[in-house]
Amino acid sequence: MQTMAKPILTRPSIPPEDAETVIDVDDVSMIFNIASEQFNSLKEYFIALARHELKFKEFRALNHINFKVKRGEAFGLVGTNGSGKSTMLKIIAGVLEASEGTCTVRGTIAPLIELGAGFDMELTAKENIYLNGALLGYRKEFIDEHFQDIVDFAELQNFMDMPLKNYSSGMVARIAFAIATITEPDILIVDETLSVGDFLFQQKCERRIKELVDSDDVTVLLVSHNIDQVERLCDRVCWIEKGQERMVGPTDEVCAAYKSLGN
Ligand SMILES: Nc1ncnc2c1ncn2[C@@H]1O[C@H](COP(=O)(O)OP(=O)(O)OP(=O)(O)O)[C@@H](O)[C@H]1O
Repeated sequence: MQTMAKPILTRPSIPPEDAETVIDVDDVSMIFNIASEQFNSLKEYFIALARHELKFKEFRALNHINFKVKRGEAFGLVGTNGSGKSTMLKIIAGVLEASEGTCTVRGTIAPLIELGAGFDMELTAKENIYLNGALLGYRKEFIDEHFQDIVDFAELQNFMDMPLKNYSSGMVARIAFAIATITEPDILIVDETLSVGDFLFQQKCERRIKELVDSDDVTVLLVSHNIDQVERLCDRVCWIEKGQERMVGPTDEVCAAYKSLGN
């Protein structure tokens, strides 16, 4: 029988004495350099660049964030638009490197960040399943073996030969979620991917996430503006607001505090 190929997206290991912690965010800050002046055209921009006249200012998207996530936990990140949630997920997934502090992750990661990343819109859905699977570290034989499961979960049997550019965002989300959860990754990262799926697919994904979390082996990191969904799925939550950590704790306490923002 074909042995299962594990995803290759691994990050440095946490020391053994900290065995139960799979994600350790330790005093993490993210500083982006953004242009401090506006240019009317690309030409003006390149002239300023060539003359070394570009001026940048620092923008702290995350400021001294600390939290730990345990194995088998479902952990949520909440915060208003532009608070730094996706930036935090990207640091955890290894897509971005923290400017300050350290982020240590134990295990394999299946990141569902930024829908469509890892897909080629010119290729068919079938070709994209192989492409995305390869990016997650799965061998072709492994995808062959699980191809039908992916198609069944996504419920897109009749659309496999259609180029992805003709898919709706919800259809792309179906394929992305089906591939990411084809096996049990150590850590499943779910950004706003689910929000574009219809309610039936969202329910199906929630059931799958619950199954994974109930297995006690899979850790789920969820970013969502759907607070009901966070309350249904997460054990603990971190609330980040304008790059600052406001609260980390049990879901009901953090979500109640976050919702009081609207009062
Ligand atoms: N590559 C980048 N360069 C400059 N600024 C960036 C970059 N990526 C993110 N930012 C800024 O960092 C801040 C946090 O963005 P981020 O996408 O992490 O927020 P978010 O909490 O996920 O927002 P939303 O809920 O709207 O998706 C924003 O002000 C954003 O403009």
